[in-house]
Amino acid sequence: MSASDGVAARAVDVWKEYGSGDAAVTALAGVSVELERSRFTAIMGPSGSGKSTLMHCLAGLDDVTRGEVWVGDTKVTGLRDKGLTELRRDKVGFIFQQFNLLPTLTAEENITLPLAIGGKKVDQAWFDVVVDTVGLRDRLSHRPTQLSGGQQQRVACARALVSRPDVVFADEPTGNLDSQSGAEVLGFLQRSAREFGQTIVMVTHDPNAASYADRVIFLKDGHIVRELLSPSADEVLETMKHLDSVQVAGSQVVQHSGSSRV
Ligand SMILES: Nc1ncnc2c1ncn2[C@@H]1O[C@H](COP(=O)(O)OP(=O)(O)OP(=O)(O)O)[C@@H](O)[C@H]1O
Repeated sequence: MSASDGVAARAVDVWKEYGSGDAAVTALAGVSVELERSRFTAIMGPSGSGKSTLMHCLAGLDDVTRGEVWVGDTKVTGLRDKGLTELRRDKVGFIFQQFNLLPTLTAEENITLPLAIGGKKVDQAWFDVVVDTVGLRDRLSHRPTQLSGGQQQRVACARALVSRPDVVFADEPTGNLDSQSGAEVLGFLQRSAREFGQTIVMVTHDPNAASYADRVIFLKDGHIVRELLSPSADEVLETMKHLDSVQVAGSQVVQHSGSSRV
């Protein structure tokens, strides 16, 4: 089995358990999802519902207890260290809440670092498109400390996109930004999916941030329980409220998963 052309990443009945015995936690309880190419997908859900775990498993940053993960045509589950290193370097891009730029490098050097590490040439035309789209042309020789938080995150966005990965994973990318800078970063992520065909997967707590996505997946207790297409922020908020209030339905799902592992 491999990912089909239209699917950038896929989880197939993924289970993730942390710890063992009485301390065991089921973070993901049989999650199956296909992330279509060129789409911007947001993952939402209450605290502890498994959002980060799902993203980390999809990105090959964490192993799964059971099930399969694919990125493009690469089966991530079962890869050894060398394969995982290549996957993270060549097939996926990351945007973190804390930017994670190297302080001694300029913006330009930070953006091209993944290519340099992989021994790859910079595609100058694509580099120019990315840099102009994020509006960093006149900041390329600046170091991170000389940039605002919003500018630093835009450098991180450009770094994630410059190698044209199969998927860009963004973990609360606007969590440290003011609303104006956050809107710029979200607008950029949206355009990179629509105009450049980049697949984006973003974990967020913020209904407004999720409303920039083409698709919002809602997790609860390690299950995907709802999904919305191109929702408004209000619709996302309403759905989140509903998730809180449907404890009975939620516990039924949890009971089902619990019975197979506890
Ligand atoms: N390394 C770990 N060891 C043990 N339990 C863990 C570990 N990482 C996550 N968990 C547990 O797995 C469950 C899902 O955690 P996860 O971080 O994926 O949730 P989340 O939805 O991203 O939460 P948040 O919104 O608070 O970041 C939680 O119960 C959490 O306590």
